[in-house]
Amino acid sequence: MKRAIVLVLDSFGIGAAADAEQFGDHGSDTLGNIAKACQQGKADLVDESGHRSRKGPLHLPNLGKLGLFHAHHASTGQVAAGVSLPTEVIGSYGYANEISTGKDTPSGHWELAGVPVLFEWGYFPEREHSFPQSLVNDLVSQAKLPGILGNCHASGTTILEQLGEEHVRTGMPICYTSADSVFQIAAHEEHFGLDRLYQLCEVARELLMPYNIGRVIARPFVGGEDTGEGVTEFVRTGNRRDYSIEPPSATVLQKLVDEQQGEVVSIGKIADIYAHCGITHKVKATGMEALFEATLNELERAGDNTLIMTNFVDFDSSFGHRRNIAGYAAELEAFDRRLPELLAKLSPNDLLILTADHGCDPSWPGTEHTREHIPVLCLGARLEAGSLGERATFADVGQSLAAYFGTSPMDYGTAFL
Ligand SMILES: O=P(O)(O)O[C@H]1O[C@H](CO)[C@@H](O)[C@H]1O
Ligand SMILES: [Mn+2]
Ligand SMILES: [Mn+2]
Repeated sequence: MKRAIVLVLDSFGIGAAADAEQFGDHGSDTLGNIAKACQQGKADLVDESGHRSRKGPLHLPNLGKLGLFHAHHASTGQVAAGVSLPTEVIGSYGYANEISTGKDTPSGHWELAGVPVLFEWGYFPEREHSFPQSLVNDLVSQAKLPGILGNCHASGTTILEQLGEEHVRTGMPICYTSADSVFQIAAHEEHFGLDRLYQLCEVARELLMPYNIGRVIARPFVGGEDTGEGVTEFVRTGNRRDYSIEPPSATVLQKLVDEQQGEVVSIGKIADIYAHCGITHKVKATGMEALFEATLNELERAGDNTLIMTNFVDFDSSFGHRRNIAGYAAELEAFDRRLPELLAKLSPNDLLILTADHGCDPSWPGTEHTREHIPVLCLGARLEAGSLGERATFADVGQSLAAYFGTSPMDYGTAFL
């Protein structure tokens, strides 16, 4: 029986890539800089509910056993601060370079699935009125809007503080972008309406095709109610939806479905990222714990020729982009605590791959992703414990999956099994 489980810890980079300088990211290191802050006592967290309290050096014993810190050491030449390299490693570990032109989520995921993005995405310039006026005019008229707010580069939580109230008052959606190839639309779930936001995103998706924009993202939020004791904060909900263009050629997901009649189970935003291509079953879940739970459930019912792929988005969207080092550390530790449950469910022939799609160093200036190596931690399926070395492309993961499932080979990547 062949079953692969690919867990993408969104934004969990393990050291600046060789070309990081070109992205302004030389010196970034998501894992290393989190570990450093933890060791310096700068990432202690006391949560009122007690769920996410943490203190002192970064404690990831299970990821360590899979070879995370060895992979980070190989990537950076340094042992993560406050960590001693575990003597017992059960996983096959390495780190991979990205050959795609961008450091965004679709590029990272598609390359992981064997299809790097070698063309240039379209981007919007960082200035007032980032979007072309004709695009704004078309969106306003086709979606019958009173206008739009934002029209700039922004962090998605900051812009809610700035424009959330005006949005509720005027009914104008908040449109913003970033260093990624994205067009994001934030709107209040009740005042504007969730379905209406999704419809608006579909209109935008169509209009943005000539601009070569990778994703339109619906960013619904709630809040702003007057409770008598003050107005509640605006908070984003789990109803985010990504409208990606389709990958330029068949990913290993698609090949598994087409050539082997396999099953591809998407957990979290995986299906959205691959524009629903090569997905046979979708499971939505919000938050790391629920995503993990869903992964365990799907593994329980998975049969032969099944690929389960989960995206743990919160590392990126709740902590990396928010530059919340302590929160990121606590989330990693919580993830690590769940790992033994997953390992206990694996059969010897199953293949587990833990990896990431780009970095988002929470200690780095700004709020954008960082160009980093990603970890490739594997367990199971004919693999011996030990180093997989430096991998030239994330596509080595896709090529290895192709080899594992016996599909035709991918055009990029070298299999490590
Ligand atoms: O600041 P928020 O809205 O989280 O947006 C971030 O998330 C987007 C998609 O992952 C990135 O392009 C970045 O802009
Ligand atoms: Mn991502
Ligand atoms: Mn992101």
